[in-house]
Amino acid sequence: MECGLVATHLNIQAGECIKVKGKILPEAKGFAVNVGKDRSNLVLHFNPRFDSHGDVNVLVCNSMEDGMWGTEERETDFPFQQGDKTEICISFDTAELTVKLAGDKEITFPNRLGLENIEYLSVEGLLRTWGRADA
Ligand SMILES: CCCO[C@@H]1O[C@H](CO)[C@@H](O[C@@H]2O[C@H](CO)[C@H](O)[C@H](OCc3cn(Cc4ccccc4)nn3)[C@H]2O)[C@H](O)[C@H]1NC(C)=O
Repeated sequence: MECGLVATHLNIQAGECIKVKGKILPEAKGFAVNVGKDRSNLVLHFNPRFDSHGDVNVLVCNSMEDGMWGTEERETDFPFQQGDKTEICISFDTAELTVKLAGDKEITFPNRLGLENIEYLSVEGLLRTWGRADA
């Protein structure tokens, strides 16, 4: 069930970026940023985990196609702290997505769905979330 920020009909084109800023809940077990066509077709599920699903301080990324999860990719270089403010910037082209993180870190993830635009954004586990597309 979605209970955080949800935005649809965004029509964000390749080359634009989506900036998501928010404060991580102090007791958060994790948070998630999802972008794609709709809630069942995600080109990126970006899920930093502080302590959930058996993962501690691991960034889990995945895609979802027609409601079915793809293969996870995991990153242990983990620039997030519970209770901190955070900002991520997601840009993409038809081949891959790039997520710029704090401290000039960035991760890439394949555009497995080949999406040419992003219509859907949802964010869970952040307080005072603010998301917008930068030109
Ligand atoms: C080894 C066999 C079992 O594998 C486990 O299977 C679990 C169920 O599929 C995997 O967990 C799922 O991983 C997905 C990504 O691959 C998603 O992260 C699934 O969560 C979806 C989700 C929950 N939420 C709620 C939420 C609320 C507040 C903060 C963050 C999320 N939003 N989206 C999450 O339940 C979990 O990552 C996976 N673990 C491994 C090591 O593969």
